[in-house]
Order: sequence, then C-alpha cells, then structure tokens
Amino acid sequence: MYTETQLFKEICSEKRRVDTRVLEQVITLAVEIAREGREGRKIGTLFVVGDSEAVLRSSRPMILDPLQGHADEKKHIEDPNVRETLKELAQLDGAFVVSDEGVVLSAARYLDTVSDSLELPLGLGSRHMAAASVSHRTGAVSVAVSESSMVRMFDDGKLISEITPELWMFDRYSSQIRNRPVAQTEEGVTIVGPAE
Ligand SMILES: Nc1ncnc2c1ncn2[C@@H]1O[C@H](COP(=O)(O)OP(=O)(O)OP(=O)(O)O)[C@@H](O)[C@H]1O
Repeated sequence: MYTETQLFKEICSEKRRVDTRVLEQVITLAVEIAREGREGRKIGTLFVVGDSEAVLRSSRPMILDPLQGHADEKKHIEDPNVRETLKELAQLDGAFVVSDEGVVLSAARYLDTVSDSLELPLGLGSRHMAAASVSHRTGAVSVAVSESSMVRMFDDGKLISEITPELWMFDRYSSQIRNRPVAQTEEGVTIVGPAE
C-alpha cells in the first residue's frame, strides 16, 4: 500500500532543481486547497517554487502585496498560521512566489508568460500556461491548482505530474476510498490516480 510520502517520492523521483521538502509542503497545501475550496466554492491558485529572484523579476504585483512588510521568519510555508493565511489569500488572482528556503515572498503576482515554445496538453488555460512558462524561463518549479480541483506540477516548461486530490489524501480518508491510488508515469507525466 502506498503512503503519501511514497507517492511524493514517485512524483519527485527525478531530481528537481528546488528543495524537495519545500516542494512537498507546497504540494500538500495545493492538494488541501483543491479539496477544501473556500467559503463553499472551488478555487484555483498557483505556487512558483525556487529561483525566486528570477521569478520576481519576471512578474508584477496585481494588487498591493498582502505579504509585504512581514519578516521572512513569519512567512515560512511550514508554519500552520502561514498555511491558513495562504488558503485565504488563494482566493486572489495571481501566483504565490516561494523561495527555495520555503519563505512565501509574495502573493497575487501576475507572471510574464511566453507560450510559443511550450508543448502542453490541450484544454489547459492561462493559469497553466503561466505555470509552464515560468518553469521554462527560470529555475523554478510551479504547482497549479485548477478550479476543477486537479493539481498539476510543471518543470522546465513541461507538465510533469497530475494529482487527483481526493486520492492523494487517501491516507486520511481511506475509509471513503475503494481504489488505492498509484503513481504511474505516462509519456513523462506522473499521474496519481486510482489503481486499475
Ligand atoms: N500570467 C498569469 N500569472 C498569474 N496568474 C494568472 C496568469 N494568467 C491567469 N492567471 C490566473 O488564473 C486564473 C484563471 O485563468 P484561466 O481560467 O484562464 O486559467 P485555467 O488554466 O483555465 O485555470 P482553471 O483550470 O483554474 O480554470 C486567473 O483568474 C488568474 O488568477
């Protein structure tokens, strides 16, 4: 039987350019946001992890940044208060920028997007295009939560994993899930889905 940690290891089996522990924290938060939504409705959001100087250079604030002016030690992704705050701020348009040290530097960023060299599956919109583009132009990895609840990770301009949140959380909700999730890799994309 898989555990969340084993699933995560499968997703990150290839060496990514960002800190694995920070990435795990971000993916877990993304899955929680996808599952829980906010105030009774589904929400989508975007996390960009690592190479934060380059990411900040190639993005703009969409509103006055709610995270600005707070000390870095108060903005760590592992802090439960920060995670709760991010769930609230995820309702805003734009992306969160997370440093390789796990500090959430900025919220509601509009990412410069260049789509011409990207090869993405059809059906993904501008949030996913921005996620792929920033991972192509910088050393960051991005994690997008779709309003349709799917969580997708992009590295080097490519979709590298697709997670169904209900299945990721099976450890905590195992009594409600008949099919144990497995991670399978198809054409370079690791898909966390039900076992056949
Ligand atoms: N360049 C960008 N940088 C940051 N955020 C963006 C960018 N483009 C779009 N978004 C965010 O994505 C949101 C949804 O846009 P859109 O519906 O086109 O994307 P999508 O990929 O279809 O996402 P979803 O699957 O959640 O609908 C926007 O409201 C905005 O918050």
